[in-house]
Amino acid sequence: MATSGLLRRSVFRGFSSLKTWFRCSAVQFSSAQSGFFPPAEGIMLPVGAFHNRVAFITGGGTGLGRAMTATLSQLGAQCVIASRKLDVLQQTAEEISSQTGNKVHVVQCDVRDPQAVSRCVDQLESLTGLPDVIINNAAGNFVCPSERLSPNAWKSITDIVLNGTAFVTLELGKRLIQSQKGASFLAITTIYAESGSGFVAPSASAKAGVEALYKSLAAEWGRYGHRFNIIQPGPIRTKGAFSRLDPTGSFEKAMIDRIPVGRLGKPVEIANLAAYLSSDFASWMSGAIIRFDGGEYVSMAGEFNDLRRVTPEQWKVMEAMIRSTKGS
Ligand SMILES: CC/C=C\C/C=C\C/C=C\C/C=C\C=C\C(=O)SCCNC(=O)CCNC(=O)[C@H](O)C(C)(C)COP(=O)(O)OP(=O)(O)OC[C@H]1O[C@@H](n2cnc3c(N)ncnc32)[C@H](O)[C@@H]1OP(=O)(O)O
Ligand SMILES: NC(=O)C1=CN([C@@H]2O[C@H](COP(=O)(O)OP(=O)(O)OC[C@H]3O[C@@H](n4cnc5c(N)ncnc54)[C@H](OP(=O)(O)O)[C@@H]3O)[C@@H](O)[C@H]2O)C=CC1
Repeated sequence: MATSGLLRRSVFRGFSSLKTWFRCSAVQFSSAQSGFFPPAEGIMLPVGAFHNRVAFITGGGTGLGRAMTATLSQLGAQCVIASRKLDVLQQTAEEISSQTGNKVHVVQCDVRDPQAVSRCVDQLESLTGLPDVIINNAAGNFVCPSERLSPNAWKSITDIVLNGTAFVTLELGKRLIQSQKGASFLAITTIYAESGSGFVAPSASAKAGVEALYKSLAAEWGRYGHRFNIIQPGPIRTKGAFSRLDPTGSFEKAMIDRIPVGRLGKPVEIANLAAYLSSDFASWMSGAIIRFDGGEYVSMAGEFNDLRRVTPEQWKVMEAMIRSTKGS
């Protein structure tokens, strides 16, 4: 009796301090973990893996698209990058070509306009012939409470992300089918394509649509030699994404704290994965959705994951409390 009373008292004291601790604590549990997971900055595939291959990358002038273009070019591909800003494309193309010795072509194109996409593919065909690799990476996004979205704000994002991807994929797909040429298609979506997310509803809806399109075509167009895969990146610092999704910079720390790997991704890391998925080494891979996020998605999903904050001392108290319920 005396022992059980003591235990209850000590458990109670522990429990109150635990509650206080949970209320007050802002302890980081992940940033120190990044030391376990240093990014490998080199190129993964063997040199020449894309020799004699043509890769078409939308949004290839900036951010992740630029990193994917640089990696494919380094691996021997002739790349063609397309987006709205010709000057940005030209500068990227010159910089990458001068580093890799492989030509990077540019084509100005607004993917929201199906006629522009058709003209872009005409130009692509005359520059390099039809591509072996297509990466649908172009996107638009900004954080905004949904009640503040105008119809045109909704349309602007969904037109770039879903319609743009569909126009590029259908235009190239039809021409590839006509010329009986196989190809690898890759789309860059996001982890919240699966869960949905407040404050980015147009992007979430459009990215979910892209995933449905790619899964559908993976089933339908295998017979034409086409593979379709998807990467869902977690946060990777780019000017385009961070300036529109964390304009004040105040959310970044909280975001890193919930990533089990303890850091943001690096552009070269997604570039290596994209190169692998687009290469012959992945020729048995189609209809796959690869979540690439340092564990962020599962970390946000599990309702008990906050218990990572509980110290070994606090576990002793909690365990004693749980065990004391035996028979009750
Ligand atoms: C808690 C989170 C913490 C941290 C986040 C940090 C990191 C990221 C982590 C994860 C990222 C996950 C997913 C990322 C997905 C991405 O896609 S990131 C890539 C982002 N890159 C881009 O968006 C580049 C291209 N974007 C653009 O060109 C523009 O931003 C555009 C608005 C999308 C399109 O430009 P355009 O010139 O065509 O359009 P506008 O005419 O300017 O606007 C069209 C209508 O939209 C309305 N609008 C524009 N901006 C806003 C805004 N900020 N809020 C509300 N409404 C907006 C604009 O008013 C127009 O509507 P209208 O006035 O009715 O005509
Ligand atoms: N960085 C991150 O943390 C994450 C990124 N992603 C995804 O990764 C991809 C790359 O994003 P990121 O590199 O970060 O951002 P960027 O803003 O750098 O890239 C977006 C690209 O899309 C192009 N683009 C936008 N609108 C159009 C249009 N109408 N027609 C043609 N091209 C267009 C832009 O070029 P231009 O302005 O010249 O048209 C730009 O090069 C996107 O699909 C994004 O959704 C997903 C999850 C996380």
